[in-house]
Amino acid sequence: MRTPLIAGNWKMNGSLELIDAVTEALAGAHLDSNVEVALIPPFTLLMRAGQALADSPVRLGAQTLNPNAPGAHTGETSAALLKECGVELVLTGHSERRTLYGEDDAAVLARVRAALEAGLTPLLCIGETLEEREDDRVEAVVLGQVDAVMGSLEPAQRERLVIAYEPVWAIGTGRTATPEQAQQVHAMIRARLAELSPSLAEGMRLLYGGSMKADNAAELLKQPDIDGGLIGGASLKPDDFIAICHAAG
Ligand SMILES: O=C[C@H](O)COP(=O)(O)O
Repeated sequence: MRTPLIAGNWKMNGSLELIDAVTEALAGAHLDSNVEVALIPPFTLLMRAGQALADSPVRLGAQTLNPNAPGAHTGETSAALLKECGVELVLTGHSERRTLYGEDDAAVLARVRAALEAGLTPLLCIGETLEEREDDRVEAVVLGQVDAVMGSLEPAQRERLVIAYEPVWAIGTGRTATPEQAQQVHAMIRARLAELSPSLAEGMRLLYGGSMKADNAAELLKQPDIDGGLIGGASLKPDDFIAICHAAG
């Protein structure tokens, strides 16, 4: 039985005021104890969020990390620095990092490894663009992204990841994948993981991301291979985010 995970990725949004509002709303929300919830705000809000969530089951995540050892990397943030804020998970391979900041599969793998070495949970994001979908390349692209990371890790390391399938054409567009489209790709990813190890496939949480909202979450989360959501825009609205958390229960 996989515990659903609902993670709110604020991207480059939010404020101290919103962290206070969301953490307070989550504390009073009577969240289902069988659903794991995580907040992933920008770096500048992590310390405040970590303090507010110290006694809460809600986990704290970071949007990226620099995989190098501490040292002369102006402007960058290491796993060790993130951990001091209470961070437990870290996004790797988000499509915005891949496309806007040039992170290729090797860069994603380096970040996954750094997260694992630091004891953080890497949340590996994968997904195809609209052009790739229209060219009938979903399988090649998505499984290629899975293989680029999973194929390079030791079996025990693989089990520590969470994967988020985020079709790029659905991110921030209001155009959600249908539950059937999402389920089809999730099943394909799980089948690939099963080739590595049936127990890995059985235990791995596969989240869906891309315009998941309060009004479409239940249908998506009902699919047998969808184990939660990576939520962007809707995670900035406390009531909507909490409604999605409830939908996963
Ligand atoms: O990390 C979150 C995803 O990119 C989804 O964003 P969205 O819910 O705004 O489409």
